[in-house]
Amino acid sequence: MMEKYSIGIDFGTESGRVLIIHTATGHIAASSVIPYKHGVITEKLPSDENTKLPKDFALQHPQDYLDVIYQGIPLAMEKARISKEAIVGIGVDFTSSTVLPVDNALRPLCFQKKWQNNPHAWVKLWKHHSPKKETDEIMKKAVSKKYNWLRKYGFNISTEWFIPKCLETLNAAPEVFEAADMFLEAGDWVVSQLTNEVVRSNCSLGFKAFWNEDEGFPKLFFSELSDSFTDITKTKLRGRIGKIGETAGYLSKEAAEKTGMPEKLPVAVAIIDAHAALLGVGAAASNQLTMIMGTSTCHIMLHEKEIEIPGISGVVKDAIIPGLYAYEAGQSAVGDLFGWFAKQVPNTFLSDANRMGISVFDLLEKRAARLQPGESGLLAMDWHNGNRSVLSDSDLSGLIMGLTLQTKPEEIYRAYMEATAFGAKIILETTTRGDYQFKRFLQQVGCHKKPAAYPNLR
Ligand SMILES: Nc1ncnc2c1ncn2[C@@H]1O[C@H](COP(=O)(O)OP(=O)(O)O)[C@@H](O)[C@H]1O
Ligand SMILES: O=C(CO)[C@@H](O)[C@@H](O)COP(=O)(O)O
Repeated sequence: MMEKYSIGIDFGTESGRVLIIHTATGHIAASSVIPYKHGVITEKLPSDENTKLPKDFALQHPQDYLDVIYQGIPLAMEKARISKEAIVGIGVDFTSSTVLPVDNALRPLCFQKKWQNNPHAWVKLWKHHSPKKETDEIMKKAVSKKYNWLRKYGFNISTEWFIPKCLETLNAAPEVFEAADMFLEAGDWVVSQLTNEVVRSNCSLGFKAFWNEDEGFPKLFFSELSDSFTDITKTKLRGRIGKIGETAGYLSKEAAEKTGMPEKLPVAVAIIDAHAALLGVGAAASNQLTMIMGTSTCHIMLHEKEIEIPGISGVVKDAIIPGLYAYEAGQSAVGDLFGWFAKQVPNTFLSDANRMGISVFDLLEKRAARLQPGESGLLAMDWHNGNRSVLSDSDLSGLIMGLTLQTKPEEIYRAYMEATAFGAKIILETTTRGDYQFKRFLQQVGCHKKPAAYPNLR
């Protein structure tokens, strides 16, 4: 009997990865990583050298996602040396809430000459923290009307979510809002490019768009936000809602030709990137907490019951494992913070790392490991990209105290590591203060690394 494999595509902040996975064992037969050519766009638009993007803008180019599919799948398949008939399906995970406006042919507006110089026509990445005014307005209105759904979001709303991003487009670029046939999560858009179907994932809708299975979208609340939002669930937010684990559609003829895969291959409903990692590390049962560490860290837990936990990012039923509630909390700058710091070190660090044949990260880590906790006297806060949990405030910024003329880069690095650990500690303590307890703690560092043990998912 022919061995079966599936294709998993992980769209992170900086790159996309394609994995060819043996379905029976979870073994990764091959993988390819395609860095996004345009990366995170924070200063100027690719279409216009003269643009100066406002502070807190973090955009992306949707062509980079298509490159991951059309270059990454053939590359990984070539490495795996298996026949395409051995592939049984494709699953996509994506950072969230990463939002783009599309026209009625599902083409991103930024692909069109007419809109390419308008920043709001581009993909707003999860860490596009600019809709602060809109987030405050949404929060104030939801609190004043005592909307119950707010309880599912730890009594807070984040600039990182879907609705603040759409509302920002309405306020700042009404012409783009008007021209958008739909606003889509990037994961759902990628699935639409593979299948020609628009299927919105219950995972991202639940965590990022105020939707829940019992009540749907808060339509009355949307109409109170703006007249333009009154019918938005029938217009720009329309589309079938699919659950995690369901088939969204089948590989279209065009996508089959471009990827070299057989037509009509099943494609799953998209899932948020961090949430997919739970399955990878084998934390699919309740009462387990997994920290998924990459550009950011997401702390994800599963439980049989719905419990109100202040400071979490959200709780959504069936978002990862059918029948269980998924809880999410997070730290917005983790790999990003270390990456930023690794770029600030003196040249001697680069030459030392080069000489030793290791990365600057590894060198900083080696030197920091020689220090005792707190030894340098430095005290840091890891809020360089705002604070997601438990304060949900993207206006907050990072901090380092206790610097002297003797302070060494590895001491600062160590202080940021300690700050990151304490940020996680606060989340764990807040989460377990009430009824929620967890029995097992797992870490997944970078989705491209192999977890310690694979569960047998059959
Ligand atoms: N050795 C390291 N130590 C700390 N951070 C690292 C290290 N290597 C990479 N990073 C950071 O990890 C992040 C990338 O994480 P990864 O999981 O690969 O991607 P993504 O978050 O896009 O899914 C970047 O922000 C990078 O700066
Ligand atoms: O917010 C979520 C999940 O809800 C993540 O997609 C976001 O933190 C980005 O994750 P990465 O660290 O880039 O993989």
